[in-house]
Amino acid sequence: MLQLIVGAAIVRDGRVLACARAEPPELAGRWEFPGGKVEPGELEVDALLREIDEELAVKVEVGERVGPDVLLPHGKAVLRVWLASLVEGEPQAVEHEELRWLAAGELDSVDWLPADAPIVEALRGYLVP
Ligand SMILES: Nc1nc2c([nH]c(=O)n2[C@H]2C[C@H](O)[C@@H](COP(=O)(O)OP(=O)(O)OP(=O)(O)O)O2)c(=O)[nH]1
Repeated sequence: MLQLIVGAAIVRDGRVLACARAEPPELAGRWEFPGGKVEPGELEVDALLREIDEELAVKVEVGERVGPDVLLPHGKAVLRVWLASLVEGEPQAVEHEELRWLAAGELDSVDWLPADAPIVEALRGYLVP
């Protein structure tokens, strides 16, 4: 069975929130969309809201899907990302090394996890230049 990893592309004022992983060591410093694994019996969007609360201490409203489902390099999980907007709180790096708000022209300034590339491309049109 494929594990589903859900992520949120949180956009505010035309910039997306990118998060640098703090762990594990082999992924530390690589950038991602906040989110994580859907637990057994959990609905996808519920998992996303839970992970966002745990990782950033904020509440978001989940919008449309962005980008394709991406099979992770090890072939055992799929990454699925939604657009989201903040409804409560200011994101805190509870579990991440660093947070940054990126405009379209800044997307390439961080080292995204490889699986994120097609999703990052699909996001460009939603962001300010
Ligand atoms: N959250 C997130 N994970 C990503 C992205 N791109 C990507 O390849 N991944 C990978 C990294 C990890 O191998 C996996 C997510 O696992 P995770 O460790 O964040 O999941 P989790 O929060 O549920 O953590 P755990 O319970 O396993 O500790 O997906 C992304 O944009 N966001």
